[in-house]
Amino acid sequence: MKIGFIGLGNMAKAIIEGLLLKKVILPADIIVHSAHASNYQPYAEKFSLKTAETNLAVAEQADVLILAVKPELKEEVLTEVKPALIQHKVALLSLLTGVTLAGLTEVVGSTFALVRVMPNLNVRIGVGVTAIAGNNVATESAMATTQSLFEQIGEVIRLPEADFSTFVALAGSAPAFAYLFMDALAHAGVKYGLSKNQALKIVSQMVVGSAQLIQQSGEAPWNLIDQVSSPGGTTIAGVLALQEAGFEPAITKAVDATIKKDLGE
Ligand SMILES: NC(=O)C1=CN([C@@H]2O[C@H](COP(=O)(O)OP(=O)(O)OC[C@H]3O[C@@H](n4cnc5c(N)ncnc54)[C@H](O)[C@@H]3O)[C@@H](O)[C@H]2O)C=CC1
Ligand SMILES: O=C(O)[C@@H]1CCC=N1
Repeated sequence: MKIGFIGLGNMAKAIIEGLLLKKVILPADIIVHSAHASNYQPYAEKFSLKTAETNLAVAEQADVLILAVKPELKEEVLTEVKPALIQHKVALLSLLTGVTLAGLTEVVGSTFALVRVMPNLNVRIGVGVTAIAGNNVATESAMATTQSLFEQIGEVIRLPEADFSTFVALAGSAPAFAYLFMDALAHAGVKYGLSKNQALKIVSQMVVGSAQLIQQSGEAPWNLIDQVSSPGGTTIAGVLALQEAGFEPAITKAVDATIKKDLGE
């Protein structure tokens, strides 16, 4: 299967590197084109990917086309590749945040499979979480192809399109929130004399372990919080200080703002 990428920015690179890491696709079966040859050519050479001179040329050679440009380029880029999509019935996988299947259909019509795909950056090392939703023309085979591709680089959830904005907040954008939390914690460690590297190593392992404990035990976070909090101890002092500082309202505000942006409000 040949996979075409239109746009070779952070997310396309994360997907490519995840797929190559898992050795599920040959570099020669990945075809890329992006805005600046001076940027994408060296990257393609480094990973032995195929390049194409235009977006249309990518679409003409691909079995699956991944649209990985900024959402505002939707119209320009889709208009360019539309002839190949219609002629070759290439499945189009759109990563564009905030662009609905109806919005894609407005530009390219609905005679071939359109799948909305929302991955997160962690696909780069094979531990992402990706939501997918297809249009009426997306057959079970097109959905299964998309699902198995992204399952190589993490978990895949088939989600009603109406829930995509919430998914963006909880998974697409949220790695940034998690990194922010981790950086803040490590920074505080620096305040008390640890080196930043040492603090980040401690914090990241703590987060990995905490996430795995939730997943493997099936216990609710509050149960686990109670198990960490010794009566009159350090943890409850920290938990209450976080609550007083508005930790949960701050998280909710972040989710509200992300959803609002995704919905274009
Ligand atoms: N970065 C992330 O964590 C996630 C991003 N997304 C979505 O993925 C898409 C790409 O995001 P990023 O990779 O972060 O953006 P980016 O800005 O890093 O990459 C966009 C790429 O498109 C290229 N480009 C610009 N004009 C072009 C054109 N006319 N033809 C072909 N390529 C062109 C740019 O040179 C750049 O390499 C966006 O729609 C975003 O909403 C979705 C989930 C997560
Ligand atoms: O910031 C953004 O708009 C994209 C979508 C999800 C993650 N990055």
